[in-house]
Amino acid sequence: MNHGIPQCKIDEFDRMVRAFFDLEVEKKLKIRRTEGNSRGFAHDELTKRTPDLKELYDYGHSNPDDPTHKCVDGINQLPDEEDLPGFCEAISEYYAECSKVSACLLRAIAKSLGLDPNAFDESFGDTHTSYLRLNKYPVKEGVELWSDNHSNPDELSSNEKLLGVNRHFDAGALTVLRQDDQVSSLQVNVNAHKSSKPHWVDVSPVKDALTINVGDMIQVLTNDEYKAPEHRVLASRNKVRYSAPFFYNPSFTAKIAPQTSGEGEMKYKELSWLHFRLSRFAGDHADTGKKDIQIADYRITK
Ligand SMILES: O=C(O)CCC(=O)C(=O)O
Ligand SMILES: [Fe+2]
Repeated sequence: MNHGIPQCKIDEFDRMVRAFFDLEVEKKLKIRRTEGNSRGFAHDELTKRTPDLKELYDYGHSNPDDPTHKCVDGINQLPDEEDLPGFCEAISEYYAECSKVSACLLRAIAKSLGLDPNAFDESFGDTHTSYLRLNKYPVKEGVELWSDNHSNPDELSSNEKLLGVNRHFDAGALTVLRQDDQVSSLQVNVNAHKSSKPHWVDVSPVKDALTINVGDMIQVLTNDEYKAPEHRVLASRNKVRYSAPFFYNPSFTAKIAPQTSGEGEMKYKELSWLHFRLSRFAGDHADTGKKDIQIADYRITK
């Protein structure tokens, strides 16, 4: 609510998201993501090495002068303008609006901790490496799709693995999520930071509101004052669901370390966002059997 994004831009964006997924599959496959380019269309995404039941399209930051960005993120791939007139304009405008909302939230978070509102700016600024993802969760009928309260995703049977998106923490700083207000299937594990077993609670959409999620980088920057929630998406059972998370990410030169106003002890060692992103990205695209990198790997233990 009160996010400041003009309703006409949201309406046009929503229309384009649906029109994009309605394109013939050949047109979407022409702009498919590849191992060397993480931008574009995919229907074979893995989260925690399990297949997600969805189609997606990723569109990200562009900084053609930065060679690092090219090798990490690839290049945006857009459908032909004749196939989808107005798509590029609608998503780039919505992307810019989400960047503004995120920068504003970041300042508010810094302020809430007694820090200078611009305390986190140097890790983001104009070279933030954010991206916008469009999701379509198709209807999956006829199977018992999930069961609750597993502590270890590897214990799930193959049917139970049929989630829209498996349990995870968002790796970046903030996620600005546009949810379909007709379908509720996003869930948060309210016990993620306790030792008790998972307890999944619905994060139901609220009309005209954006859902804001804190990611791992904010958890580190705020020295655990803000904790990233673990979440997942159930497969859609009755109705197709669309969603669009905008992932607000630091710049690739950013070194992320706790920023505290007082004498408090630092709970994390400094980490490189570029290194973290590269490691996570490798995990989402390959089934190597190696454990994903986590911020817990940077936690300072006594
Ligand atoms: O579709 C959603 O509501 C959220 C998706 C999500 O958590 C993600 O892509 O990281
Ligand atoms: Fe997420």
